[in-house]
Amino acid sequence: MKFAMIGLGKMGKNLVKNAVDHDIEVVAYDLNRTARQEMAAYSSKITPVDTLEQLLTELSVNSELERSQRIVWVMVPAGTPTNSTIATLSNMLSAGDILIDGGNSNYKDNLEQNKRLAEKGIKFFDVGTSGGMSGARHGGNFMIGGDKETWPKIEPLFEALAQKNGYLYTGPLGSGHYLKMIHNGIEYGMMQAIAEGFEILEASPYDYDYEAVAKLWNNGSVIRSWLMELAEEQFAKDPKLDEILGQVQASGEGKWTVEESLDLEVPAPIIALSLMMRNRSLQSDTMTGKVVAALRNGFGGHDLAHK
Ligand SMILES: O=C(CO)[C@H](O)[C@H](O)COP(=O)(O)O
Repeated sequence: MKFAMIGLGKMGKNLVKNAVDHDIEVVAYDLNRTARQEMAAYSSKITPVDTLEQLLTELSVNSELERSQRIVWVMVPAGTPTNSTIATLSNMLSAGDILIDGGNSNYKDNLEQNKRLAEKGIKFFDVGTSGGMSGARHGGNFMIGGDKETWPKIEPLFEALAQKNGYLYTGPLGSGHYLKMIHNGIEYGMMQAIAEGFEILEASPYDYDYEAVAKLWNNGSVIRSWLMELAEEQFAKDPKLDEILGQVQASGEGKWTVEESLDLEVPAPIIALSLMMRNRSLQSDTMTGKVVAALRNGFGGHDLAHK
């Protein structure tokens, strides 16, 4: 199997390495030359290319797939970079080609983009990707929306890249990123709850060792989780998180989840308040903010602000 990856950043490069470890050939493109070179050095199964034109040509070489079934995965930052890449590709791909948006796009953008892509017969999949960089490298988690008839053609790719039971065909286009949006809303709420617990501990009359507490909770407790493991790691590095500011940016997905809950008139107070607490964190430094910042940094995003 062979596919092209556009975007060799934190997620893209790890997905590429994961793919070649599963004997999948990858044509790799990034605007950054060093990123392309790093990929070329990793494996002979990776063909780095300098342009999108070259990418499409290479994809057709020695591929067991017909030219009309090229698979192109876009893994660049959500928003303008993804949207403009998809707009460019919509003029370059042909009927039958498969285009995957694996970033954190708004599902509404994908529905809009699909109008043009579907007209041209390009099969578009919106894929929510979770599990952070370690998941991308060693077994990720994928929520996949798109054309049901085309899905079996790309299922082997996701079977290879995902951890066991770590991928799901979720339905028509839009359903992948919709599900990821809700996943990320839940993620906001879970991180906030963990952080608030530590803030109460910090104000308590007891002098807890937070690394030890997180470790304890990771061993058999109801709240054991990857997020709690990240808390344990972060407290191991900085026992009271004194070295960082409790400021947490947001990429938009929490906001979209809250907007969706408002549109559907479904109460989602925890997620809504978690989003607002992130906004508040940018205004003042708190223990809660420090914990969420440390946790969020632990799975690959938003650089820590240091004092
Ligand atoms: O998809 C993710 C993990 O599941 C990303 O971390 C996503 O960016 C989360 O949003 P934010 O950056 O606002 O925390």
